[in-house]
Amino acid sequence: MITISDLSKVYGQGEKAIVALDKVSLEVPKGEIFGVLGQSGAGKSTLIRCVNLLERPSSGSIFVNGQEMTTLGGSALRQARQHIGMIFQHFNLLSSRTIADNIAFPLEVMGYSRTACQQRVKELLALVGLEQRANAYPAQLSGGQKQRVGIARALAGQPEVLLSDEATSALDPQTTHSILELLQDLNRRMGLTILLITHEMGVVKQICHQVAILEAGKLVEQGRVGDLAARPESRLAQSLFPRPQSYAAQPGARVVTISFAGNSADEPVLSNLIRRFDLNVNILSGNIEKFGEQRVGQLQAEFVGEQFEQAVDYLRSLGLRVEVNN
Ligand SMILES: Nc1ncnc2c1ncn2[C@@H]1O[C@H](COP(=O)(O)OP(=O)(O)OP(=O)(O)O)[C@@H](O)[C@H]1O
Repeated sequence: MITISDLSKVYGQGEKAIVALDKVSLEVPKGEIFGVLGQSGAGKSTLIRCVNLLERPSSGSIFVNGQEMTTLGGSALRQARQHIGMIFQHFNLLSSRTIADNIAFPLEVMGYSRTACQQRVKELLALVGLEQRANAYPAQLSGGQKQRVGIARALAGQPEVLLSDEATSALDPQTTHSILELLQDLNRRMGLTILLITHEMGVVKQICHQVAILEAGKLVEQGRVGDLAARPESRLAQSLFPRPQSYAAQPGARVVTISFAGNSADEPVLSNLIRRFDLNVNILSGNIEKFGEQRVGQLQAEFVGEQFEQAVDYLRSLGLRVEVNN
């Protein structure tokens, strides 16, 4: 649905040039939620704004639904943008217009008749659960409600793709959760493809099927969220499952990190281990995360016992990944 190839963006020239994106390539399949995760200054906003050409790339190509965006200009670009909705961190609502009129705005631009516009606005208000607030002004709404208006406005022209530029960064955790639920619901019910940028791991955990990590303008990792989480060496796993920086191992103890994925997270692995291999186990850290139906976890523990090697072999025979750390 979205294919980005070798996308680069340089701001400024000569000594003052800033490389915001450096040969970024990624593919967002139709109907998926794809998150781009990165710290401040990594290039996330630049990336998402290049997709609908709010920012012109320096080089590279961007296909959205088969159309090469970078070749477009004028009315062809305006038309292409009607198939790409966008929501923003600070909502970007028109303060002098009511909620209904904010949502109607893109429809007016698209040339909808007054009646067709009113009908569509009603549907959109229902879609985001704001039927009762049609005549309110943005200043009378909470942040979460404002973002619902932003989503309704973005979906007015029935786009196949929604771009989300840090849409929950200005919201409290509970409101963030409900907005992400709404996005997930729209993705499931309407097959909406969503490309979102965020600096929050929680957003990726809650709704993304795939994730790419952007660091200083370069994509340093990408894949399915559950798969990356199950690979202890991935950046995603390291940030999901932080390990203690240092540990004073007991005399004779071996420190191991066990990664669980899929069904193995449901097995009573530790009690089997203790019983079958007569081990003493001292847990140092542990966490299990859920991605859709898949559970992924990491446990770090000290093992003390004569049958340490056999115990590690047993764990590996179950398909678990085991690292021995000392
Ligand atoms: N219009 C611009 N002119 C010059 N430099 C810019 C411009 N926009 C962004 N940059 C620079 O490009 C780099 C990437 O910025 P960008 O805003 O894309 O990052 P980001 O990951 O979205 O960060 P944040 O979350 O802080 O917005 C930064 O070094 C930034 O200073």
